[in-house]
Amino acid sequence: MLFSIDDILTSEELKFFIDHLTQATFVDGKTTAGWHAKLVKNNQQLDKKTPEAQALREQVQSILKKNALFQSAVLPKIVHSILASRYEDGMSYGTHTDNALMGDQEFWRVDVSFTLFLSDPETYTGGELVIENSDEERSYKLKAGSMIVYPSTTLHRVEPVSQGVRLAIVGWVQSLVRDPANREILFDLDTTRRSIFAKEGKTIEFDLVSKTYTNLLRRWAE
Ligand SMILES: O=C(O)CCC(=O)C(=O)O
Ligand SMILES: [Fe+2]
Repeated sequence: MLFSIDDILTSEELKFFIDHLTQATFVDGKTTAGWHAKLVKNNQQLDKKTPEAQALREQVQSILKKNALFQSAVLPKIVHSILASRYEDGMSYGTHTDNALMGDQEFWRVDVSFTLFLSDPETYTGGELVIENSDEERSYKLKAGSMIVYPSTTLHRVEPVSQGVRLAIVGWVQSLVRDPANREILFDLDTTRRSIFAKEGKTIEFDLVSKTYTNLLRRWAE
């Protein structure tokens, strides 16, 4: 499932990230790419070993934990490998697929990818995230503070930035439910039971949908 979350950051959080990253030291992005993605990755990243990068990872994790849509649709087991990235004039990330597993000591499966756009889209040219499907490709350039969440199974790229700076935070998720089709069934059931609850309270219909949701999650969670 591909979806966006508008304004996942408050304006204070957005300002904090931008202020923080404007002063930070970035390194060559190739250091965290797989052997084939390295060939097409031309960007910069916050050095992931610094205390600033650790603080940023924790902050993003806590923002995602509080977001009901993200929790319901992605069912995260762990949000991992969070990185801040920077593209200046001429930088891009060519077509690639994200690694299936990521991590340094421990490996996490890569089911879902996300980009949290930090720069105002009016301030840079290019820099669209383009996601390919079998019959079409779609391009995304969201407003600052909004996030796109997409399956890690796709081929995708970041178009060259030709003016200005594109700051973003990217990350990956190992979901409790590996199969995207099962995840979508759970998301629909969760949405349905919440809607019943909002309209009618804890009715028998709510209880039955909840029972099915819970039993399927029990069956599929790993
Ligand atoms: O910056 C983005 O929108 C996506 C970057 C990306 O594809 C990656 O880091 O693997
Ligand atoms: Fe990617």
